Order: sequence, then C-alpha cells, then structure tokens
Amino acid sequence: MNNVKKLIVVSILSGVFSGVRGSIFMVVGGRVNVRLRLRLMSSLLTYEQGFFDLTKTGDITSRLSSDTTLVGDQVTLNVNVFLRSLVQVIGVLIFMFMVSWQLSLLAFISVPVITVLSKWYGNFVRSLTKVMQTKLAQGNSVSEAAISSMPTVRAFDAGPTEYREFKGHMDEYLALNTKSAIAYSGYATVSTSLPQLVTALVVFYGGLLVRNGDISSGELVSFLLYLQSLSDGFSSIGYIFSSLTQAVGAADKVFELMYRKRPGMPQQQHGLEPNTCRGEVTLKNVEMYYPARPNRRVLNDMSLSVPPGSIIALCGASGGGKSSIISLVQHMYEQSSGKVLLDDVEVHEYSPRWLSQQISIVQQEPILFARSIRRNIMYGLEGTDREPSQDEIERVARLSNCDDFISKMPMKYETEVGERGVQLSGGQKQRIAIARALVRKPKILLLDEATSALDAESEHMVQSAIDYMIETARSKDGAGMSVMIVAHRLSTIRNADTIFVVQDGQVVEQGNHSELIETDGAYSALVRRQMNVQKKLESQTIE
Ligand SMILES: Nc1ncnc2c1ncn2[C@@H]1O[C@H](COP(=O)(O)OP(=O)(O)OP(=O)(O)O)[C@@H](O)[C@H]1O
Repeated sequence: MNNVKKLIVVSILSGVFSGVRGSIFMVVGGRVNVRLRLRLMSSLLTYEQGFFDLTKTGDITSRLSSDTTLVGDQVTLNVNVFLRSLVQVIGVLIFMFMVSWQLSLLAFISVPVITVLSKWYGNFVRSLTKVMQTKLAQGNSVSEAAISSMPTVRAFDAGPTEYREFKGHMDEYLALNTKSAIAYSGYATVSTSLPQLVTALVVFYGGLLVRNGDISSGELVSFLLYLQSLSDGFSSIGYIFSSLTQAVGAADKVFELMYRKRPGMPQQQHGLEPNTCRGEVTLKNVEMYYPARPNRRVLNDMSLSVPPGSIIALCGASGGGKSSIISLVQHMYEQSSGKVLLDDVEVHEYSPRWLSQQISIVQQEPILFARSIRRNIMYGLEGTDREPSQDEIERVARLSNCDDFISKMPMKYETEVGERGVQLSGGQKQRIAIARALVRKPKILLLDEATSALDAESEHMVQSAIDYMIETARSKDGAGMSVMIVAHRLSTIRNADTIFVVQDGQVVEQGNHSELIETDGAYSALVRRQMNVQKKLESQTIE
C-alpha cells in the first residue's frame, strides 16, 4: 500500500514538474519572441543614411513577424526537451560505466562519426534556412504590397500577375524545402542506423564478456536497456539540434538587420542640441549621389543660402534635384562633398531629434497613419513634453483649413483616417499635413508643393493654408521661421524673397521674381510656359 502511495505521489509530482517546466519555457519563449521584436523594431526605427531607399520593406516587416516567432517557438519547444534529454543522457551514461567500462567505450565508437556529421548537417541547414526565410519574406513582401494596394491591382487586372509573382517565390521556397528534407533524410538515416549497428556489436561483445564471467547476464540486459535509453536521448538531442540550427539560421538574418551599419538607439541622442535656432540654411558646393544609384550625380556644385526668416522657392524642371535639396536639409542623406549648414554648423553635427524639432515638412504626398485625426496632427509629439493641447490642435486645424471638414465628421477629431489616410481626400490629407507641420512650431518649414493631385476647390483650400503659413513666417509671430518651398504655382513662387531655378542638380539662376523676369533667362521661360498652359486651359474651358 505504501508503495502505491509513493507511486501516486511520484506521478503527481512528475506531472506538476513537467507542467511547471513546460509553462516556464512558454514564458521564456514568449519573452524571447517579444524582446527580439522590440529590439528589431527599435533598431529599424533608428535613423540611418540610405535606409529610406529600401524598396522591399515587406521583407523587413516579415522578419519582424515570422523570424522572431520561429526563434521564440524553437526556444519554447526545444530548450525544454533538450534539457530533459541532456539529464537523461548524463544519468544513463553514469549507470553504463558502472556496469562495464569496456562495453561503454564500445557503445561510443559511433560518437565521433555522429558529431562530425551533425556539425556538417548543422552548417548546411543553417545556410539553407537563411535562404528559405528570405524567399518567404520576399513572398510576404509581394502579398503585402498587393493586398495593401487592392484598388490598383484591380484597376489594372493585375491579380494574376501578382499571384504568379507570389507563386514564383513560394515555388522557390518549396524547392529549397525539398532539398532540406532530402538532407534531413540522409542525416537521420546515418544517425539512427549507426547506434543500432553499435547495439549489435555490444550484444556480440557483451555475450563474450558474460561467457568469460566478466559480467552477469542480468548486467548485460540492464546495459542494453540503458543503451536503448541513451540512444533515445541522443536522437531527441539530434532532432532538437537540427531545429535549433534552423532557428539560429532565421535569427542570423534578424541579428544582421539589428546590428547593421549604424545601429542602436543611443546614437539618436548624440550630437549638438543648442538652445536656440535662427533658421539659417546654407548649402556650399554640395555634390550628392543616392546610395541606391551611386553612379548618378543628383546635385552638382550646388550652393544656396536661406537667411533666417526668409522665404525661398526652388523651381525648375522635374528631376532637377529640388526634393533632394530638401532631403539634405533634413539630413535624410549625406552629401558626398560640400557642406549643408544650419546656423553655420553642419547638419550631421546636430542630434537627429533636435534637428527634426527645428524642421517641419509638408510632403508632396503626405503620409498619414492609421489613427485618429487628432493623433495624426500631433504626430511625433504625442507623449513628449511638447504634446499640444486640444485647443492648440483645433487652432492649427482652423489655420490650415481642416476645421470645416473635421467638424462635419461624426467622431470629429477622433475620426480614424484609415491605412495611410485612405478615408480622406488628397486635399484633406494635405491640409492635415499642414496642421501637423504648424503644430510643431518649426524654425524651418519645408514644403514640397503638391499640385497635380488636387481639384480646384481643394487646391484653393491648400493654397490659402500655405499662404497663411507664409504670412505667419513673415509676421512677428513667426519671426525666424524660414520657409523653403519646392514651388510649382506661380502665385507661390512670386511671393518668395529669393527664387532658385534648379536644373540638372545646379542653380542656374537666382533672384526675386522681377529681377529674374528682367534677366529673361530660364525663369522667365518657365513663367511664360506656365502662362501659356494657363491660357490654353482657360480657352478650352470656355469653349
Ligand atoms: N531615393 C532615390 N534614390 C535614387 N535616386 C533618386 C531618389 N530620389 C530621387 N532620385 C533621383 O534624383 C534625381 C532628382 O530627383 P528630385 O526628386 O530631387 O527632383 P525634383 O526636382 O524634386 O523633381 P520633381 O519636381 O519631379 O519632384 C532624379 O533623377 C531622381 O530620379
């Protein structure tokens, strides 16, 4: 009866032990998964030259999900079983040596072979897994891009093309998967049959030892049972080894991204953070190449200066380099020679955080995030000591002509704008982007003027918001706010203190409107062309 009681206690204890052990590893696996994701996300959000040029962002977002999950899962499942098997193997080994050291040594002749084989197999699987994860990520990137752009896919009836593209990646993944399965079958064949062969040898030699009276037949039987248990332990360690190598293969890519060239959040705090900013921007003999196209010079000996509180316009033919100048001022890219200065200090010397506090930008195609209008307006300031009050948000919304359409929405400022702001019109998005720029009270306002995407009414609304910004910059209230506008509309250009005509990466003319008209060069040609287009449009409308 006592024995039965003991058995019950042991069974319950072992159940509890295995349950607790399992849950501990689930917690550990979950933590590994989340920690990896957080580290990767924080590293991806770190400011880095040229990172904006990554075309396959889906590849990266997939790393955030699938690779980190794989690593976490393998930790949960395998480390747990690995530890259990290791204890089993060590215990059994001790018992085996206690029975017969000669038989034990014989039982181990396969170990060196299996060790070498496992090492080779591990390396193979590791490199293969890396490629497989890349193929999966590429597939994810295609599906993400297609699903998030369904209206375009549908409009161009590109469903079959997208499917073929996706299937191409999946087929490549499957081929690699088959290769991995064949390698596994070879590895498993050798690593399973070798111990069986060794068992046959042990039975043969053990029989001799029993006949010579060196060990009893009972000891031989127990040795064989230990051997079986040992082989079970080894085979589960082998299995775990291959799964863990897979996880390490996946983790390799994650770590590669995490520790790429300019990693680490602390770098973000580095750099100068002066208490004041005058807002004087100067470009001196700047030459620039984009990392994605290192052979194409985009800016060539570019020099310009923006005195504090002035308004300058950049105009000229498409592709001339106007937006590239704006990116350099924000220090999104590094010039290859020359200097980009803010208040006589090179922009790379400032901390990126400080720099972005001084500069606000309204992009040509403003990007909104899938959150409420209120949160979009105070984007980047939320949760900081610069977070604007609701009154302030409403004030800038009024100034940027957003107030009318926001007040007509049922949830007002709490209205969700949808993924990339799809639930708003182009003009509405643009006006929210202007409010977002104004609420930051910048010292330098960069404006990449949007023209084509807006209808006449929206254009009027956006234009009057821009005019207001320019007026603010000129007024005492906005003293010191310099404005750099990539301008297409004559009305905006005309108001600028200095106009720079940019062609093929160089300033070909500069001066104010009347000076440049008098010069009768590239600028006046540009103005004439615009007026002609305007006249044509007007006559067509009248007809
Ligand atoms: N991220 C990038 N990677 C590589 N090349 C780029 C990148 N962005 C722009 N370019 C190239 O740099 C050149 C200048 O582009 P930029 O956008 O500065 O011209 P732009 O004058 O602003 O044109 P637009 O008036 O059409 O906006 C173009 O030839 C363009 O193809």
